[in-house]
Amino acid sequence: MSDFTLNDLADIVARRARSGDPGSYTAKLIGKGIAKCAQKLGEEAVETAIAAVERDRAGVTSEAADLLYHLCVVLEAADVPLDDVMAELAGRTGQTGLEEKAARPKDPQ
Ligand SMILES: N=c1c2ncn([C@@H]3O[C@H](COP(=O)(O)OP(=O)(O)OP(=O)(O)O)[C@@H](O)[C@H]3O)c2ncn1[C@@H]1O[C@H](COP(=O)(O)O)[C@@H](O)[C@H]1O
Repeated sequence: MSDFTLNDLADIVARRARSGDPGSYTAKLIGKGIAKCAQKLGEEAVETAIAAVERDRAGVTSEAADLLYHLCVVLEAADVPLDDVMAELAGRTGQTGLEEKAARPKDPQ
């Protein structure tokens, strides 16, 4: 089992985003703004979903890695710490997914 965590990746992304290194893909992408970062996240999500439907295990592995990386980039661009997301998830562990859904604020119609 790999001991590399999502926290490690988020730390790398945060460091590279602020590096100003012209050789950094992360710094370049963040420099293009949050809309571009979000577009990449959406693309990787769709590519992961397609690989899953095609039962392409290697594809899912590779696309899910791209997806998690691009999620870290969007969290960085949105100034939302990964810790906050994990705390949100931790707070949901005492209830089922359907209970959590029922407890969400309703959208105004
Ligand atoms: N995990 C990743 C990672 N996963 C995916 N990618 C990049 O995300 C891009 C995926 O987008 P596409 O497949 O659409 O490729 P593309 O056509 O080149 O993308 P665009 O030109 O449209 O942006 C590729 O360029 C990948 O290299 C990543 N880039 C960086 N990392 C991590 O971030 C670290 C720092 O990277 P730099 O910021 O480049 O130093 C690396 O050491 C890795 O740990």
